[in-house]
Amino acid sequence: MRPADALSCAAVDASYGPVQVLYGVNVRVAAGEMVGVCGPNGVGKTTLVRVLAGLQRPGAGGRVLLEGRDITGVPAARRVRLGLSTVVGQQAFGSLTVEENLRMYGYTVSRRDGRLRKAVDGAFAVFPRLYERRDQPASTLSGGERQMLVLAKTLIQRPRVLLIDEFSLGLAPVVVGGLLEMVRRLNRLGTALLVVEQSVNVALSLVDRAYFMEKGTIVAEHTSADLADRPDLVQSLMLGGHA
Ligand SMILES: Nc1ncnc2c1ncn2[C@@H]1O[C@H](COP(=O)(O)OP(=O)(O)OP(=O)(O)O)[C@@H](O)[C@H]1O
Repeated sequence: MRPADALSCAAVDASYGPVQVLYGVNVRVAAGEMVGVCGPNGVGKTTLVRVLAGLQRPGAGGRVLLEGRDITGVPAARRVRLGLSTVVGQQAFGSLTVEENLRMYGYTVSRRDGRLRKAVDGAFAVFPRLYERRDQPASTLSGGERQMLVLAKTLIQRPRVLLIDEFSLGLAPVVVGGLLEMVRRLNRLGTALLVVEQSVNVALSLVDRAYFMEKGTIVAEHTSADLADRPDLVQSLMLGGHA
């Protein structure tokens, strides 16, 4: 028997009030895999992340499974405890210092001071730049540094599955390159990833496989290797017109 996927969903519809924006979406992320969700603006990528994260209920019949367990009705906070974390934007508590942010996140893993210290030190070892800025309020970090802080928090939590929405938005390419290396590192430590990206180049440089969405449905699925020498296909998928 095939091992259970790290994360999957089936027949997911979603609506905002009377307006339906997802139609029968099925995606799967195998254990240890990095999967992208790409597509033009407004096709429903963020809404899919919200459903997977537990921030929005799918329509009747839609299912979300985490390591084979049905979590469709499980609230977002409990999903985090089950090993499913979400990174959206550059979230941090601005008035807290870098170290306070990390310690606060660490509390969700362990309240024992020794273990907490070890987890925070481990994150600082991976992100020396954050260590240099440990006493600085998070609100004063640059966009790239703030994204590092988000990844460092994730490193402390070590989720089995991580959802990332719009990781590269507003960041300089050189900064994005460094952060992608950190995401790969998280993946090598055993975290499976589902990454929503506006920048298809960023997505394909990271993921093993990508789904392409259009008007609330998945219209194509390709491995990054298959798309490596198909810029024409990538362009047409990102422009839409396949549904
Ligand atoms: N809170 C909301 N209330 C009403 N409609 C919404 C809401 N959030 C999103 N939508 C609509 O749902 C559709 C899908 O939005 P979604 O943010 O999921 O798309 P997206 O593919 O992530 O877009 P982008 O790449 O621009 O971020 C859009 O038409 C959007 O206007």
